[in-house]
Amino acid sequence: MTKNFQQKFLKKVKRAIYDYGMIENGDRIAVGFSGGKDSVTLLHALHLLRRSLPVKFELEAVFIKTGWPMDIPVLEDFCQSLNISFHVVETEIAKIVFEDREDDNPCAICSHLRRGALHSKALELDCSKIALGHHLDDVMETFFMSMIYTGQMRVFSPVTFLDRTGLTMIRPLVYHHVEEIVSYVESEKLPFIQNTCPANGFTNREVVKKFLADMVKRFPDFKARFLTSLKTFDQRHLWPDAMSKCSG
Ligand SMILES: Nc1ncnc2c1ncn2[C@@H]1O[C@H](COP(=O)(O)OP(=O)(O)OP(=O)(O)O)[C@@H](O)[C@H]1O
Repeated sequence: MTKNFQQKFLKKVKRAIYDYGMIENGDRIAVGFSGGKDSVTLLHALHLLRRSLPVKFELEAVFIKTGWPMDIPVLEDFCQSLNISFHVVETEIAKIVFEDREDDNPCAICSHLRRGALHSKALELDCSKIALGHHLDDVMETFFMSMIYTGQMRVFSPVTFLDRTGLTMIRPLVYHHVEEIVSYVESEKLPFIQNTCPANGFTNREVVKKFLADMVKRFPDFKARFLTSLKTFDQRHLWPDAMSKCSG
């Protein structure tokens, strides 16, 4: 049962990797490793896929320390058990976000600073790719947050090339529902740490999470249909550019 689930899970990761050409022979990949369920799953899955994918690639785990208390030795031991180097980047992100700036949108600044630190470390480690643990629920949340809070229809892509750094971001878990990730963590008995940020659970994202949970209750195929609609999206079914740009 566990083996079957693992095979099924990895097959879906492989499909995302193939569909979007995420990994090439000789890649050195920095895995954004926050120690949460998503990135622990990502690191474990990529580690296992090194045996079955026809391409050879190397993994480096990078943990950006934001300043909240975290059980780092648990993460270090996990990486050691997989024989993957574990890198800790010290930052003052928590202090900048909550003490110095006291901004209305701490999550956006925190995310921006974490991303910057991750990119710099990846370049220092001579990696050309960064793998992130975003899954389908993250895709949907981001899509609706963008629409609801900024009036834009946009979402991150499974693969993004960044001109300024030459780095490519890959998201091999984009086909997975969060429930599949939770089951994977349980069945593989993976260690993970809790997010100790004080804003966790009180963000705009939580509002959208609740909205999506309600939609899934009413329409059980909602996530699968959303994914299909993203993959088969046809620009012609949206409105053409209006002559004037003011909203209705
Ligand atoms: N502190 C960090 N250090 C390294 N990578 C990070 C860090 N925070 C986030 N990431 C990367 O960015 C991805 C998305 O970040 P997000 O803040 O949405 O995390 P999350 O959904 O809570 O995921 P996780 O369960 O992995 O913590 C993570 O899966 C991870 O790959």
